[in-house]
Formats: sequence, C-alpha cells, structure tokens
Amino acid sequence: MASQQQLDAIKGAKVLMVGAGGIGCELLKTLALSGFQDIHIIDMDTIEVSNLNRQFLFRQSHVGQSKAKVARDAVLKFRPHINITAHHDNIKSSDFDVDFFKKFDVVLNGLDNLDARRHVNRIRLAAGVPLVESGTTGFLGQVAVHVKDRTECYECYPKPAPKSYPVCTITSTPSKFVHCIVWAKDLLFAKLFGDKNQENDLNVRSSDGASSSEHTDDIFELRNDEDIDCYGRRIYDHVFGYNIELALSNDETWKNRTRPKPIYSSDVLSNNQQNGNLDKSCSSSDVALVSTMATLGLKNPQEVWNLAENSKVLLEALKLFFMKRQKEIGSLTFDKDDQLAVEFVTAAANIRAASFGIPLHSLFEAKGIAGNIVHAVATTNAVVAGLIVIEAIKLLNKDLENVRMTFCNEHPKRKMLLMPVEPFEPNKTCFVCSKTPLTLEVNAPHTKFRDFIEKVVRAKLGMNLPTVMKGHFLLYEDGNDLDEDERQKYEANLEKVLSKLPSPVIGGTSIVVEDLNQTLSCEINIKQREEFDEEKEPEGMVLIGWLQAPTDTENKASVQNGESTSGAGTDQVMPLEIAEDEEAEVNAVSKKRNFSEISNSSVSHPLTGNDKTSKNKEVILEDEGDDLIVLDHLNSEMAKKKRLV
Ligand SMILES: Nc1ncnc2c1ncn2[C@@H]1O[C@H](COP(=O)(O)OP(=O)(O)OP(=O)(O)O)[C@@H](O)[C@H]1O
Ligand SMILES: [Zn+2]
Repeated sequence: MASQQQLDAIKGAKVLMVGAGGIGCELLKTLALSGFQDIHIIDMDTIEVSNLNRQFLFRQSHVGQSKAKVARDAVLKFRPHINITAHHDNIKSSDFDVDFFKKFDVVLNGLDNLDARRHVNRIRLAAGVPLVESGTTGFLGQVAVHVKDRTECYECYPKPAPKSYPVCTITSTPSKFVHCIVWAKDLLFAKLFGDKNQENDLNVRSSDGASSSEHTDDIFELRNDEDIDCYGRRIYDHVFGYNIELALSNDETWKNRTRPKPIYSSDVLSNNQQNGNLDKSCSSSDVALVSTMATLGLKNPQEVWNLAENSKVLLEALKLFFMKRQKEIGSLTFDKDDQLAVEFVTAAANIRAASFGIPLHSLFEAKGIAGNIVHAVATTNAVVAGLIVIEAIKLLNKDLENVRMTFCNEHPKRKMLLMPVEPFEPNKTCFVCSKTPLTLEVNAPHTKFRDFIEKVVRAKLGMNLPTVMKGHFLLYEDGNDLDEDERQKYEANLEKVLSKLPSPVIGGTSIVVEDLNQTLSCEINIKQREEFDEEKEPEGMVLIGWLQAPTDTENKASVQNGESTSGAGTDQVMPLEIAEDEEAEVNAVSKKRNFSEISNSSVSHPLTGNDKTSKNKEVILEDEGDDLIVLDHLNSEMAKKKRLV
C-alpha cells in the first residue's frame, strides 16, 4: 500500500513517457492504475500487426495508426478523468527541447535503441530531470535510475557492441551454426544480391592466387546468355565445392580441426533435376509472396530440411530473385521479414553447416539467428514496467537513498527473479554528465576533417547535428537552416586535413564540439601523434577519455551478426549483468538466506570491470517455490516482499 505522501506525489506528478511499444503499453497502463494523472507520451511509430501479441493496448483495427494516440485512447477508456497527452513524433524533434523536458518531474524510457536513449539522457541532464531507463530482451530485463550528480548517467559507461565474429572464423573455420548464418547473410547474400561495390570477404583465403577477389568477382556475375539454372549450379559448386577444396589445401589450418567436406551440386541433385514449380509463384505479382517454400511444397518452417532440400531451396531462391526481383538485385540487404531472403540464407547456411559437420537448423531457427531475434516476453515487459513505476514513485518522494537499479533474470531454478543493486555513482570522467574534456591523439597534417567528423563526432560522441568551433572560429555546422554559401564553406573544410583548416587544428590546440539539439558541448584537446598501430588503432586517431565498449573479439577484424531490428533485440538491454561467478554463488544458496549474503559479494560491471558492492541488507529471501518475488524497497523499514503470481 502506498502512503498518503506517496499518493500525493503520484497525483501531483507530471510524467514524460518515451516509447509506447512493449514496455510502453504496460507502463502507461500501470501508471494510470497507480493513480498518475498527468502523463505525456511520445512515440514516433505506427502500430504493426507484429506488435499485437504483446502490446495489448492495440487491436487489429489499429494497425497503421499512431502508437502514442491509440495507447492514450485505450487507457482513457478505463481511466477517463486523467490527462494523457499523446505526441506522435520523434523524441529527437526540436519541439522536445530542454524547456519541454523541464516541465516534467520524471522521464520514463521504454525505448529500443541507443541513439534515442542517448538523446533523452543528454536533454534530461540539461533540464535536471531524473530518468528511469529500462530494457528487456526475452526473459531478461533491467531498470536503472539516473539522477544528475547522484548516480551514473546513461552514458557514464560504454554499452556493449553487437556481437561480432572474427572474419577468418566466418570465411574459413566456422564451428557454430551462427557462423554459417553470418557467412550466408553478410557474405554470400550480400555478394550475389547486394551492392557490388561493397567490400566482401567471401572467398576462402588461400595462398593460391586463384582465390583472389579479382577471380571471384567474375565468378559471382551472371554471364551474358547464361542460363539461370547453370548460373545457380556454378555458384553452388564454387562456394560449397571449389572454395572448400582450396581451403583444404592449407594443411596448417586443419591440423587441430575437423576437415570440411566439399559439396558439389551433382553430389546432391541429379544433373537434370527439375527444381520447383515456378508457375506456382509466377501467378503472384506481389514480390513479398515470392517463396521457394511455396514452389517446392515445403510447408513447415520448423522442419529441418535435409541437404537435398536445402540445395533445392538455395537454387530455387536464387532463380526467383533473378526472375521475380531482378530490379532489386544490386541493392538488397538482408531483411529478416523478407521470406525469400530468409529461405536463401537458411539453405546456404545449412549447406555450409553440412560441409563443416555442424548440425542443420530449421528456417524458423535460422530466421531467429539471422535477425538476432530474441522473442519478446510480455511478462518481462510487465514486470519491468512495474519496476519503473516503483522507482518513479521513489524519485517523486525524493527517496534517493532507496532508488535501485534492478535486474530481471532468467533463472527458473534460482529462487530469485529480481536483483536490485544500488545505482553506480557518476563517472567523474564522463564527457556527458561530468563535462570532462577529451583528448584526441591524431596526426593532424594527415587526417581529413571529414574523418574526424564521421569517426569521432558522429560515431563516438553520438552527435547528430554537430557544430565544431576553434575559439570563435566556426569550422563546421550541420542543420537545415544553413544557406548555400555556408554549406559550401563547410563542405570544403571537410576535404581539408586538420592542420590546413582556416583555423588550424594542430597539437596543443583545443576545439569545442556541440550539438545544440542535445544541449551537449564537449571540449577536445588535440595531441599530435605520428604513428598508429594499424591493427589496434585502424582509425588513425585515439580519443582518450571516451570509453570504448569491449567486445569479445577486440582487436580482431570482424563481421557483425547484424544489428537487431527487433524491439527486443540486443541493443535493447542495458549493459549491466550479474557476473557469471555471481550466478554460481547465488545458485548455491540454500533454502533461506539473507540478501546481504548476496549483496556483500561484489556485483561486477562487465564493461568496466568495476566492482560494486551493494549494501542492501534489508531483504530476506525465502523459498517460495517457483513463484515470482519482487523485492519491495518503497519502504525500507518494512522490507517486504510481494508475490506477483
Ligand atoms: N526516436 C524515437 N522517438 C520516439 N519513439 C521512439 C524512438 N525510437 C524508438 N521509439 C519507440 O520505442 C518503442 C520501442 O518499443 P518496442 O521495443 O516494443 O519496439 P517495437 O518497434 O514496438 O517492436 P518490435 O521492434 O519488436 O516489432 C517503439 O514503439 C518505437 O516507436
Ligand atoms: Zn555520465
């Protein structure tokens, strides 16, 4: 039960919610049912059919309509007397500036991407409004509280980069199905159907000159007057047969590995074997409906196809792309919602897997891996939304001692689902909340200003509309309100090296980079450095003070397994997780234990390696079967636990 003080704080609060998706729908409902009366909600999206299974405020009839507006209307039906203002807009719009943010007592994020989260973090810092940040992936979730000068901000510690794999594992020595998927999607699919000018490491590396990219470029082109079936078989034999033979010729590689088996189309399919019934798909004029499963009569996406079926799917898909979607060839990128692309990638990955002795997978599984799909769990969103409201109430009551960052874990055997820890302190060297100057080591006479803008200002500092100044000298500005002369002047600067700019940027000088839209300004001191390690510092610049997110393939060339396109994808979960050894420790917990036993052991920040010892000692965990337990910190003296199911 909330106290009268809490109820008063709730009633009088003005709340900004950003995102009306999986978490947002739950959050709006929970806010309304908890007594909040003045809620603004911002979402730029419209409702899609795929949202309906978990974004329960939306119905089939709402598809295509604004999420923010439909969510508002749905909640007003059962709470007609409260004020909900819906904005169908991007949070990055200049309408939502610092003055807009200042109107609110607290900001609650239910977003799904780093860019928007960073943007909110920066503006709410400038406005001095606390933020409750959240994210879910499948059964995992996190809620964090960010209060200016009291806790870390969203950008105090770097976020994990998407999972990536060393190029040689992908091109030469795959050992897991995901390696085959990355090869099929990012190399083979991209080579055949994507931008021809893009770099592509498709070929198996070998000392043999025949494997040079020059040779393979010709191989992948459809030749004049070449029959499409012959083309398909030629590609098949090249990538699954010839390239594997080439790789095998390097004995060193296979000393401690299982040797792959070359596969030629004639080994699997008879030479004159007719593939599917193209007529079945020819009747469709809608490219979205073009599918090899339809033409080959394969019905169940959960079934694992054998090698012959995969081979037929691959050749058929290639043929359908050339016959039905010719116009797109050269500009296609893999899309998990493109059925034909998923069929092609599944089949190619499976044939490669067969060659390397890796178990084959169904289209359903392959699609999940290729699209980085972690299926959203509505319950996680609901639990996370509840936690957001609990933390928001603490903030409104100025109960900063008891705000918690909470992890929602997936450990059915553990008797603990939610793990609260005290928030981390602000990082004193954070360029966002501590305004600490950064240092850039750079070879000024050799580095183009354009590289600095792209690689440092946009990619690392996350600025969208940057301005670069040296003293009072404006070197660069971005935005729609520039006149043609200014635009040309800045374009010309981009082509210059740093030391040849109208006001030279050289060692010992300092520049100020700003994004007025984000109310963020950052000073960068320039330090001249002549030499950079090509492997470790490929950009030829090192930004000191900006924390690089660690990846498991650091310092290796890598092929990324794509960015998640799903709201529940990798980018959604925030970067803190309980360390593995902590898990083991908690698993060993007997039937009844004091939370302090857990919290006195350290919870490690996996990104920085910092250890954080939680001093939260008030909560007792008991054996509650497999019930869900939420730790109640609203009133620390009572140290209650509540059962949710
Ligand atoms: N810059 C932004 N401005 C406003 N809303 C945003 C912005 N970026 C993301 N959002 C919204 O945040 C919500 C995130 O919700 P969720 O993670 O459930 O994603 P989804 O797009 O609804 O679902 P999925 O991607 O899984 O189909 C989305 O509704 C999205 O429109
Ligand atoms: Zn910070």
